[in-house]
Amino acid sequence: DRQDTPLARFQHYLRLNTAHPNPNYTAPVSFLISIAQSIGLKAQTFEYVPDKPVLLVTWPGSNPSLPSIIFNSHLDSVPAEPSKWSHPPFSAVRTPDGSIFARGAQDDKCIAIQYLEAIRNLKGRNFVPTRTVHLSFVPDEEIGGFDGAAQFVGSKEFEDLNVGFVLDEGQASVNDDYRVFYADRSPWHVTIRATGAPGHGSRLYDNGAMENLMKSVETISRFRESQFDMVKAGKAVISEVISVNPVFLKAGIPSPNGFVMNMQPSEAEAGFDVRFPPTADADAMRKRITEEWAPASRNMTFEIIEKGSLRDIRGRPLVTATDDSNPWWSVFRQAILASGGKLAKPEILTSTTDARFARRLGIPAFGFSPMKNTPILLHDHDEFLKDTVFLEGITVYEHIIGSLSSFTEVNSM
Ligand SMILES: CSCC[C@H](NC=O)C(=O)O
Ligand SMILES: [Zn+2]
Ligand SMILES: [Zn+2]
Repeated sequence: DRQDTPLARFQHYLRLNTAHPNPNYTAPVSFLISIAQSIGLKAQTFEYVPDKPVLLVTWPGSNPSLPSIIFNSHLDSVPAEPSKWSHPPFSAVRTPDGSIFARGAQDDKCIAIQYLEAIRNLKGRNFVPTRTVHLSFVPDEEIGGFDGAAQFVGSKEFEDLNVGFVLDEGQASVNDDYRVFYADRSPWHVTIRATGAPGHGSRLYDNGAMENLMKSVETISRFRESQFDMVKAGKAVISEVISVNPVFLKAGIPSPNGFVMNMQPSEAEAGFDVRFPPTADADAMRKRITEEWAPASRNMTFEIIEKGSLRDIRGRPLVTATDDSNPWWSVFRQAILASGGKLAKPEILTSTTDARFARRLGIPAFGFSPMKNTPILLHDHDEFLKDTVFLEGITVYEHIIGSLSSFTEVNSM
């Protein structure tokens, strides 16, 4: 595993710990630059926020006046709890069956190296792209991308790239079809707070903070169930409904061995991760939160932090077309077929990626990670990717990069 091979480079990249809350971006950026240089590609870094570099690798096309294409991946990963893993999460151990265990193996360090290796192979066959091909490696996706992809996509440098199409990360597929994502769900962080009269733990009275909060929690649970029921009934998949999940509860008066048990607190709050499919009605949700989830009549207030918008800058839903109105779609699809792969029906991603920043500008963007017959282990313990799946992905990207960079039918889009 210490050789000069794509797999060894993947393992090396996985061993560079970029987990939150303190990702070190220096080592992975230097490593990726060294790979880019070994392929003869230009690499530059931009630092919109201190210590949060964006790395851009460029393979110039023969017709630089055409819009370019960009392949994005994030440098960071979520944390891992080593004691709950079968192998240390930053060891990138390869087991006898070829599984490489590491935090980031699926999400999304595989695609970073696959992009580079695909270009190495295409260049080795003297392939010359017509459009310029860029690879971007961005920080902080896992915490929302605001200091990473959002800064980059909003920059003068990005504007100058004249990007026509973006490919970003997707998710593993448990069967033989590759999955492609044409939209993300948009996240809101919603906090509801209740106040009420404090009092002895033995008293029964109306409008206590806890009682007010718990009534809301019940209402929210019913809404959650109404959405989940549609999924259970087979009328929708998870990414097509609004999910609401409680993520914290905060109340009580601390005491040295826990909480004071005979006092009803005067304040209580709860936080929710809410995710909207792109066609959801945000105004209806705002009304619901105001009237039902945090009504002033129950001494409640709320805070909504929108971590993504539901509309692009022209007011359209944040979706990338998967029909003939989007010429990139059929080129992408054909490339997968030409690589010997099959493609599942395009999906909305349940979670949220950096692709939303490009879609917001109206740039078509798909989420795609070539992992088939692979359990979905992003953010899970024992995240792994099989060596054969990793290597097959390089071939898939050779087809994708080859086709998309040669495609000249449209000048814009
Ligand atoms: C607030 S945007 C958060 C982005 C994050 N992305 C990957 O997991 C997610 O929770 O989906
Ligand atoms: Zn990811
Ligand atoms: Zn992730």
